[in-house]
Amino acid sequence: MVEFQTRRDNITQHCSFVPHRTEGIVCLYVKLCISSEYDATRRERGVAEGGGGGDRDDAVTNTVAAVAAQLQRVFKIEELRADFGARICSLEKRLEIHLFTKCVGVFSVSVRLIERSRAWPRAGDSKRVIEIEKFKYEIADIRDAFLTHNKTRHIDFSRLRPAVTLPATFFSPGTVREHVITLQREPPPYTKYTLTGETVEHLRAPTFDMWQWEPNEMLSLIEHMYADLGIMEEFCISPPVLRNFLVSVQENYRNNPFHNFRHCFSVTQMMYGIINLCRLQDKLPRKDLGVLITSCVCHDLDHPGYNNWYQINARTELAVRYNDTSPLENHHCAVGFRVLANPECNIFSGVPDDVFKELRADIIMLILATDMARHSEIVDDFKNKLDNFDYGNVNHLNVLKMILIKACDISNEVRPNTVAEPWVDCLLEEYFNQAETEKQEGLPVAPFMDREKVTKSSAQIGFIKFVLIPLFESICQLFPQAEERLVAPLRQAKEHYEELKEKEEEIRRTTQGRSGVTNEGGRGGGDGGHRSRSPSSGRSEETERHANKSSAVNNPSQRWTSRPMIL
Ligand SMILES: Nc1nc2c(ncn2[C@@H]2O[C@H](COP(=O)(O)O)[C@@H](O)[C@H]2O)c(=O)[nH]1
Ligand SMILES: [Zn+2]
Repeated sequence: MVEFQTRRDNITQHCSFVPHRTEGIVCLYVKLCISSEYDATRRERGVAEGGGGGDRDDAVTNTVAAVAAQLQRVFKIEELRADFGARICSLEKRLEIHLFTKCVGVFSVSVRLIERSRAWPRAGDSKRVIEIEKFKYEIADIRDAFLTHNKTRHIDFSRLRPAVTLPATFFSPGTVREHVITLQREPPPYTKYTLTGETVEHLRAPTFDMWQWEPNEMLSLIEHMYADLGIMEEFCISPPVLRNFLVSVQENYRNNPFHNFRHCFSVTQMMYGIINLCRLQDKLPRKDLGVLITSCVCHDLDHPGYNNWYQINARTELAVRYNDTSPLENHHCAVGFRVLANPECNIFSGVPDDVFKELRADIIMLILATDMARHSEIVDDFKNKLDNFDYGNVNHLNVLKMILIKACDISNEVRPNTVAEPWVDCLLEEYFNQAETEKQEGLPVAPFMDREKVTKSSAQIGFIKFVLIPLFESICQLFPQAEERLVAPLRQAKEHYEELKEKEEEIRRTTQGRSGVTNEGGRGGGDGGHRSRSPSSGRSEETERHANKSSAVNNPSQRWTSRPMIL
């Protein structure tokens, strides 16, 4: 169907038709339609007939020309669409073959059964899986963008793109378009996967390997968590509504290297694992379990891949909207509640209003607690309550829930190394991407995000030592049974990265020996000791020295401040 309108003598001519290859016939039909409509409209409006013949011919000629142009465009688009679809299909087929043959025991794409034997992947396999995964997401994105183009059924979700820095004149409210978030695609045919006992058991463990599961499968695994914890029963959630909610959530995660739907799943699964490990079902009401799981599911919705410092320093729409106060976390939360505002996705539609208010307040509290700028504040509050922790005290429960979501959010290193390490690559990729944008835009660059200053080991050792171990140790004061599953792996991970650091330094020494370049501190390995000042950063020598002096690379406790870093 082609629709268009032309205006002449303040008369709007509407036209719509289904294009067909026989262009001439369509044009003739359109010409006749428009002629008679045009006459009728002019008569209605009392436009004098005299001399109108020329006008009418002009109008018809113009309109027919416009129709012909539209037709040409439509046919071209149709051809492109067909061609594009075929190419995407072929790419997907190649990808499936690649997955099938290369990723030994990792997973099969064509056999969409959730149950199969799952061999432990090697580190190299995990990396390849991530690469393939990214490729797949890209294809899906392109295809979706193409297929949904011009379809009004799909909601115009113009996301707040942080890369578009607002001009120095600051922010004009008129430039913000309100977003309506709803189910962006038809929910896939409802497939109820049957989980084996083995999968159900594995899912409860903090060692769960989230890299082995496809997006649809992850949806089913989350559904299982809702059912298993009695959350569906508690809130009277019907399975299709839960599925719609989760599909919509999935749609509203972007394909960032780190902050993507797999991260959302990973955090949710860790929460499920900790709930089981610490037997929280026996200590917390089911309502709270629902709050914990739903907050994890929504906690990074529509994350743009640029952190709060970027948002604030670049004065993005989000920073302005939320007055520099946890702009991202506020946004994640708002997107979550917009998803829930769609009746098809509202998993809380069955609860009374007063309960909904409590759920909403709790979910907001938990998602906002994931801002690492508030890390010390929340951990200190929790530690102060540990000596006489009271499950009957609402303030104690609140801080416990905040600590739990925070811990799950940053828990990758609790998992086996083969599962955890690829996440560091993903995080660094996202950091480096941000740092490059910041350099291009002349914004301050955090040393721990700068590819010339950070290494995998430097990123992890300090984080594990100063952030993760103290946090998980405090949790284990309340749940000593979790120590072996949560804290012991962190100590092992620290040792692993300390060994890696030695290797990195060895490589750096060797490389420097060969090239004769000296480089104290900073990044080791691979770059020949080269640490240049970004020509586009526009930063002064003094600022650069200040950045290098900062030990934030190695001591993340200096990193988590409540204010953005202004170098
Ligand atoms: N150096 C590391 N930083 C990490 C790691 N895991 C998480 N993080 C940082 O914490 C925040 C978590 O908040 P999120 O809600 O944005 O996910 C994240 O952005 C990282 O900055 C880690 O393993 N190493
Ligand atoms: Zn997160």
